[in-house]
Amino acid sequence: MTRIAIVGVAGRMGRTLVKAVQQDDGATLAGGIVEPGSTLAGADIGELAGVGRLGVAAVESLEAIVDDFDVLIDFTAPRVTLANLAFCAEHGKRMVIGTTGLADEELATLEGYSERLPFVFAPNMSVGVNLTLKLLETAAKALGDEGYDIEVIEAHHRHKVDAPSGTALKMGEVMADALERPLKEYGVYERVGQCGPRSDKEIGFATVRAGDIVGEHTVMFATEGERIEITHKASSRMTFAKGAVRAARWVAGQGNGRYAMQDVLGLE
Ligand SMILES: NC(=O)C1=CN([C@@H]2O[C@H](COP(=O)(O)OP(=O)(O)OC[C@H]3O[C@@H](n4cnc5c(N)ncnc54)[C@H](OP(=O)(O)O)[C@@H]3O)[C@@H](O)[C@H]2O)C=CC1
Ligand SMILES: O=C(O)C1=N[C@H](C(=O)O)C[C@H](O)C1
Repeated sequence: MTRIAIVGVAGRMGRTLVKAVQQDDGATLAGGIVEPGSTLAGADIGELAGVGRLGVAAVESLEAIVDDFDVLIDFTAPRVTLANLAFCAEHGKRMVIGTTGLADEELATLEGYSERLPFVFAPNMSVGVNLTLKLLETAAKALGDEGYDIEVIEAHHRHKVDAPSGTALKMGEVMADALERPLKEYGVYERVGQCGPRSDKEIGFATVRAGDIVGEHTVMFATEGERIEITHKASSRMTFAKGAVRAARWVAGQGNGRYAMQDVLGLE
């Protein structure tokens, strides 16, 4: 049985993760952490998630439950995730990280933990998106140098704080690698005013934020006379949460290293 703690347990993903762990026969809920000072400290995490009382109270620090869990699932914010990595490395824990929006320096810091603990880091834990990444690699190799323009369009709920989404950036990265076009050079994130015509090799990103959209990503390959669109639409956060629990069970048996969902799912 993998003992899982969830940080950010009162958040949108945190509450969904409680349900997903509850439904998994190979995992048990060992704790939930809320932001220090939160009025929800002490609340039952099952009640927070709407699945009824579980007898596990939300705590304000990892120290409070350090002996109770094996794997920490973290869908919070970059600075919180990095602090949790330091704690988990020090205390022999493992992590599954879904947090997006890390800046380059934060990604470098995260990478530095690869030799200190086993962790899975993925901007999207759904099976569908991770399969889509493979389809995009194939499509980019076939079409990218044949005159097809590549555009990534993503849509999310009005509360999302980072843009483009981590998934959109990952999709861009996969295609950029396949085409040997570094995103730093070829990624275009904004077009406004007299921005001029599109260049042949750029990879464009467009962002929509509205209402309660769970997460939608379309990659368009467009040329004179036709266009191909590859779309993934998440209609429930449970798809991410189930992936995260699967990753937690998987990483419990791994040695130190940074892993992707492709490793968990055997898609590499
Ligand atoms: N990889 C994937 O598959 C997915 C990734 N995500 C990513 O997950 C992240 C969270 O998304 P979402 O759940 O929608 O966001 P929410 O804002 O709903 O949840 C984040 C939670 O973290 C809590 N938090 C903040 N600081 C701390 C702290 N120091 N200790 C404990 N908890 C803390 C917040 O508490 P408070 O509200 O009190 O500040 C909040 O409850 C985002 O980066 C998002 O992009 C989302 C879905 C899928
Ligand atoms: O914030 C969200 O909600 C989501 N974030 C992830 C991202 O940035 O790609 C994954 C998913 O699309 C939902």
